[in-house]
Amino acid sequence: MIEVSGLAKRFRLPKRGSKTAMARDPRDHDGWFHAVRDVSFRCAPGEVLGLLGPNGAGKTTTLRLLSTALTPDAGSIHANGVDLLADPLFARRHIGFLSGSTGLYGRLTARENIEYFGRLHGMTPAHLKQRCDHLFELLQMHEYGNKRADQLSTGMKQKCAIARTVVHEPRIVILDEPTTGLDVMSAKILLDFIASYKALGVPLIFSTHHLHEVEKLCDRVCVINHGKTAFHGSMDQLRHLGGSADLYDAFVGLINQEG
Ligand SMILES: Nc1ncnc2c1ncn2[C@@H]1O[C@H](COP(=O)(O)OP(=O)(O)OP(=O)(O)O)[C@@H](O)[C@H]1O
Repeated sequence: MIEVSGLAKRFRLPKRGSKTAMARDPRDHDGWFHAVRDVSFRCAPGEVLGLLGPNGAGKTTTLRLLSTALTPDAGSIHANGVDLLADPLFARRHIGFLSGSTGLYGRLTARENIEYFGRLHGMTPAHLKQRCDHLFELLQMHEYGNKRADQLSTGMKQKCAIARTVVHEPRIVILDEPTTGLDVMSAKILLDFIASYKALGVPLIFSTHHLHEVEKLCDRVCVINHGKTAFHGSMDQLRHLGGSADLYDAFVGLINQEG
């Protein structure tokens, strides 16, 4: 179970008048930009939680806080009862986090990249080989396993990055826009892969802009708007918010209502 409560994170803004100063935003106060202001949600074992929200809402920042790549200014994150802010090593060992950048080494092949990250997690050569074979099968990566990462297409790189993220069989999986750059068939493989985590009893959180992915996979949804949780609940609860039973209408209505 992962439980997030009252999460907040601000970034220092560049000085006003400088060329990089940002346009006025309601989250901009006293030289700080409050990217995440109050985000709360939970995801139980075997549940898939979809993180939705407009561009700039604070989804990636929230996921980076969960992975402990960033430290929050307020709030708490508990994973399987462990306070992640007090024990960030637990997060590094047991969370698989796919960020926006693939983080692959261009000179290594797809397989070498995945094996490298497995070794960093202390996996034995035999276990690693078995795990890599399994992931290559699940993600259908056999054709390019021996190709250098810098010669892979965007979609191939993304699949390789996902395999690297989960090579150590994490107890919690967090994926930031995992289907970015994938064609229809590759996206389907990935969506099936995400769905398989339900049977494993692993909580999986992913951000997306694709409502059909949410419709297909999610048990629970968290909508973030202007850095705050605008909605957290089941798919059915979200659908029926506006009374139309349509996810698209419910989402648009929620964001418009928030302003
Ligand atoms: N390091 C940073 N310094 C200053 N501002 C930041 C930083 N990181 C993010 N932000 C700002 O915080 C806000 C939230 O960004 P974030 O990347 O979390 O949004 P998002 O919901 O993931 O957006 P998208 O859907 O476009 O990926 C944005 O306005 C962004 O410019």
